[in-house]
Amino acid sequence: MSTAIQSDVDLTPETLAPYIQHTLIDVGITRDQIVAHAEETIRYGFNAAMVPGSWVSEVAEVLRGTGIAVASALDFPTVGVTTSAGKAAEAESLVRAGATQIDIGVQIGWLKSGRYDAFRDDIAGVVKAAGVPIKVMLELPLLTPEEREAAVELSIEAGAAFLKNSSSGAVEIANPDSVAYLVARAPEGVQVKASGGIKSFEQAVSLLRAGAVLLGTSAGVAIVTNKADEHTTSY
Ligand SMILES: O=C[C@H](O)COP(=O)(O)O
Repeated sequence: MSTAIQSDVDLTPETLAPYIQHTLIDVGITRDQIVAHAEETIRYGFNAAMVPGSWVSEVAEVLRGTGIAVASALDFPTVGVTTSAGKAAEAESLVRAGATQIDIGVQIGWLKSGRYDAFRDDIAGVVKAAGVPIKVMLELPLLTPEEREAAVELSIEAGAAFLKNSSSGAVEIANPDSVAYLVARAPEGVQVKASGGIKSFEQAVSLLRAGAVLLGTSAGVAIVTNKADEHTTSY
């Protein structure tokens, strides 16, 4: 498990790598691209390779023995459309394929409809079926202040290991305020992952300083090599 960065630790582009979940989730990814992504994850010493479920087994094969996490996402990018049973079944299948962590979309519509028990049970079902750390993508900008509080509380009750501000830059550009909001509410054992449009070293550092322990980004290589202009967002 990652730990929060100490305020006196000097961060450089190179020392950021262990905090980065190196993400490649796109339409039409080929086997060559996915293998290259996994190899890049090893080469730069990233925390995880985050890939679509359909490529988890190939990535797990490349990462075997490295200690690097094999991460995937479900109910994403179309957050909130999958049934609870479907999510639990997919989680199980991802873990069988080699996933060691899963990011999940949450049922924002149910939350907004006051279906709090269903919102929590949807997450709890995945937690139980997967048996690996689950990160909930809370899409904070889409929630009212009351809904945010409820989403965080219910996610924690459901057993989420990580609270994540958003699923992508289309929803929120990761920022220290959102991270600090989640960190302030995360009890012992629950951590915060920042994601969404993380493209520069400075932005990455500000998120870690705010208390995030993981950064989800498709610009990992650009960040650790300080070549932000070479980045293209994956989704
Ligand atoms: O975990 C979420 C993604 O890594 C965000 O990727 P992005 O760099 O395209 O915003």
